[in-house]
Amino acid sequence: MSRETNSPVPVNLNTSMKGLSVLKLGGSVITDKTTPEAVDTDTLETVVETIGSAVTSGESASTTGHERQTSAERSKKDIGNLNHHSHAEHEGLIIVHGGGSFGHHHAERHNVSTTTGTSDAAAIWEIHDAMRRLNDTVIEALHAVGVPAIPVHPLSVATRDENSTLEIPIDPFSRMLAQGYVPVTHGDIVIDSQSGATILSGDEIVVSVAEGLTADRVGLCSTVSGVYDDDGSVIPKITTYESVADVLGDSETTDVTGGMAGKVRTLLNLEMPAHIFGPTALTEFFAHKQVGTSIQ
Ligand SMILES: Nc1ncnc2c1ncn2[C@@H]1O[C@H](COP(=O)(O)OP(=O)(O)OP(=O)(O)O)[C@@H](O)[C@H]1O
Ligand SMILES: C=C(C)CCOP(=O)(O)O
Repeated sequence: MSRETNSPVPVNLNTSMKGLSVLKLGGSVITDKTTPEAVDTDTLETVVETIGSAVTSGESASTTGHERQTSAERSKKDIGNLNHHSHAEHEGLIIVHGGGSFGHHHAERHNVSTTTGTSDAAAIWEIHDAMRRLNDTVIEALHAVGVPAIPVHPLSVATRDENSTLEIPIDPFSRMLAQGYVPVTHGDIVIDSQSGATILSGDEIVVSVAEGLTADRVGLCSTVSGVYDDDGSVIPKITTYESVADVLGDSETTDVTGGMAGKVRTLLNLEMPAHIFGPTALTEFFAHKQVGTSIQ
């Protein structure tokens, strides 16, 4: 059932949070990657509940006893205060989600990857349309738990230049954040100056927006608890690709963006540390604990 907290409010992850969090929800988490276009409804609900609690909770360290509010009460109060807040604080949350069984199946069917492009408008539309529909589902799930989520569709705003470097405008994100919204963007297909249109991984978007907005923390929530070593233990910290190249593999399911190997390679480009962790560690991520594997 929908709560009444979808109006923009200054995002309050908890009082210890100062700065921006960029969180990627892996496509493997929110969809069943073995079946085309299958949302993993149970897991999606679980993770958005956790996000909803972190974003709308009044249970922060400075909130005591009678000051505590339900999400709906809080929403009403904040709606009333909107004009006053208008919104000096540049804190907040950006959510990026991956392709899962929506993007990757269509991309593979059309033989498109991050480097092999297509000039077929129908193929571009099919891939984008699948991602757009998955994004609709994520936004609706977030609204149901009171998160003021609004979409950013990369195909309409992002491109790759002659060197395949991603160009994505940061202003829409910062302005949405400034007004208290939670921008929700996604892996997509984008126009590529070299080769028609190519796949853009959500991981690449994470790096661009986290750097463009000097995010405080970056988290990638995947199905695994972190990057595993040969023995199946989570590697606490990765600082070079070479040190883990032997244990990094592709995704076990259809994935045109390189699975865990692609993820680690992309995240090593980040200036700030990123954490790869599983859905059960999401609450700890929001509580600023060390979770999963840190890529630094
Ligand atoms: N050393 C490793 N440690 C952990 N997972 C690994 C490792 N090597 C390969 N993998 C695979 O990488 C997968 C995670 O990559 P994947 O691209 O599927 O993640 P995702 O971001 O959640 O999904 P999507 O790309 O659809 O957004 C794991 O499910 C696992 O199959
Ligand atoms: C396959 C498409 C369209 C997007 C891939 O994004 P990712 O799952 O974040 O790598």
